[in-house]
Amino acid sequence: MASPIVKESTSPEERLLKLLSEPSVQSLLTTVSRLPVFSKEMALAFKDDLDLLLALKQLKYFWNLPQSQLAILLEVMARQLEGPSQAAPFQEFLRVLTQTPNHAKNIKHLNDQLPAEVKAEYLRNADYLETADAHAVYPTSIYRQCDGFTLATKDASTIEAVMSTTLTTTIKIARKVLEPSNHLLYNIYKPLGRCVAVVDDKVDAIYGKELDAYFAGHGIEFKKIVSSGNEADKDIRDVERILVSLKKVGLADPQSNKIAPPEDRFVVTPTDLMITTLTKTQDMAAVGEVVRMLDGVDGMVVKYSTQPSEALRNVSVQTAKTNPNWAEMEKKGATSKLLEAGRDGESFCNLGFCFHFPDYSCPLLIAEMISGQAEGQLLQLLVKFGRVKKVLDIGTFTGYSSLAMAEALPEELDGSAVLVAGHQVGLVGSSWVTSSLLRPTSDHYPSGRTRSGGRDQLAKSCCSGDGRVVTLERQEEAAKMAAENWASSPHVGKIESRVGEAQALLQELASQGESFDLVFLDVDKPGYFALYQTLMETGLLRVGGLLAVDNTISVRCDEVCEMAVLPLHDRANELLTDWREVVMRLGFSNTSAMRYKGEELTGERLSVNGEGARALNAGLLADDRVLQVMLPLRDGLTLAFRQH
Ligand SMILES: C[S@@+](CC[C@H](N)C(=O)[O-])C[C@H]1O[C@@H](n2cnc3c(N)ncnc32)[C@H](O)[C@@H]1O
Repeated sequence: MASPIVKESTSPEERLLKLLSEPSVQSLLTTVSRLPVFSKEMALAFKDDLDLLLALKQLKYFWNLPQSQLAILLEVMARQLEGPSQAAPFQEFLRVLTQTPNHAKNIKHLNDQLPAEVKAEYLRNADYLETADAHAVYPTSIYRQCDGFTLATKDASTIEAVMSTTLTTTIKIARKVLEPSNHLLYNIYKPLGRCVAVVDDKVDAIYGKELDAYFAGHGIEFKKIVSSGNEADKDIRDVERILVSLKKVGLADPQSNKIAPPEDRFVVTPTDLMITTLTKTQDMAAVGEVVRMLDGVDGMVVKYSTQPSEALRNVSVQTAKTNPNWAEMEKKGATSKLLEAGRDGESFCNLGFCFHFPDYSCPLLIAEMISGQAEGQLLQLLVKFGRVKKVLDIGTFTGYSSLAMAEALPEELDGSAVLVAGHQVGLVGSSWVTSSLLRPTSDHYPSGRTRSGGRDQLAKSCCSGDGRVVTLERQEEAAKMAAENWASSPHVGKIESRVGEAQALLQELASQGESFDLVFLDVDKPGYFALYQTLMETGLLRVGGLLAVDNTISVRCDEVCEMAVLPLHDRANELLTDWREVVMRLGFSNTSAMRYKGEELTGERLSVNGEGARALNAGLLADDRVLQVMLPLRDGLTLAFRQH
């Protein structure tokens, strides 16, 4: 099926795309990618055709193979399965393909040029493999597979692990390999673009010139490392010398080609600096350095943002105490940053320590969910700058964002305090007196604005102006804790808490004719897009109003790795803890795929959240009623202005 395509007179790039789109080729590639090619059974099944077996072993990794290598392997398949006449057109195809500038680039980079349904099928396969056989989509080397299995006690004090590595190799006994017409070495090194050879001084003396000529003749960059071939020199020092030479000739992990080399980068931002440090690194000290830089960025954002009020600081402290890991971590000193910040009278960067212990056994109070200082101050700034009066806070949790926004709302003490129906307090002429009188409040959790506050509550409510925050929370317990956290604030009277599912509460608010100047959306991400649609369709977000959405950066973990960590890929097992920390600290906590080499990092919830954030981002982009910008504050904060 494939040979008529390669014979066509179109450009080699077009022919390659057509080949990949040919159903029989696609089916062959996806099927082979799922085969256990290194197994004994597979070897025995193909024992009579070792060339075919070798081709299959490599084809398994087609997704990450250079384009010209795929062409070589298809030629082998055609020759072995259908005979030399069917294979012949592939040789000419390969010749012209290797003259194209991108022939050494991986197949997966052609993805976006494939027809939509073909692309979708390849992506489905890659997704499947990510779980079933991660090595097939993230190979360290196509000749090596690693596996591991770990069991741990609940407190992780004992870990039992079994690890294995499977190596495969091909040994060819051949004559005249350095004759220009012999394609044995060409087929291996042409797709890679270069060859580094370790030869001993005797071989170099006899074949050195021929070696140089062979690779030069085929336009393949060639570097030779000549070492002593004497028996006396064959010890660990010689190995070290060879390794140092390999480094000198620049034998980098091919994965590092995926990102611009450090010297080609225009380093401006702290993130640039961190990425260049990581890509240049050969040692773990640089990873530590990057972590310190990241800490520095967070710290600086906090230090140079207005400090939160005492009441907001208290919300952070109370929330942190709810974390089941708090005491444990305090013992281990893992919360030192938090404690120091508290001691120095500074506020908390965020409660990021949870990332080190992602055991979210407590379904409700996960301290990490709090929005934190910088975000709180940004919300305050938006409220003030936008002269906002009505705020909708979707996702109360322990009350940080509600209180932050309430603090920034106007205080218009131009009316006098009144006592209504024995236990409701308001200001004559203020909008909320009317609305709270008309609206039954018994379903709503008591706060300053609702009933059952008692005398202190009434006194506090007297101070409220005409700004108002309505905050929604599905968990009764969280709403209760929020109310306790607000109790000491003079702004408590501006907050009205409603308990229930956000979608239902939005419908309720809409039916009451409400609309808001500012909406802060910070609930479970899978529901983001539906809630956004309701806000827009019902007019709850008024024209001219602003929607702020938290946690909108949702990158896939492998993308993060490509950006920052892949050069360390080969040593991933040993580095796992460190690079996980780097990924987390880079701020991409909302990743949609938290698997790496088959290991699940932090669980399904984050994965689902990532998809939800992506759906919202796509929805916002497609909606010309809003003008939006995503800020890289922690794991993303999107501001969307409703223009019509
Ligand atoms: C990230 S926290 C909110 C943090 C809060 N804005 C702050 O500043 O600390 C999300 C909260 O939304 C609540 N929630 C999640 N999905 C919800 C839904 N569909 N309806 C109502 N509440 C929801 C959760 O129980 C949780 O308390």
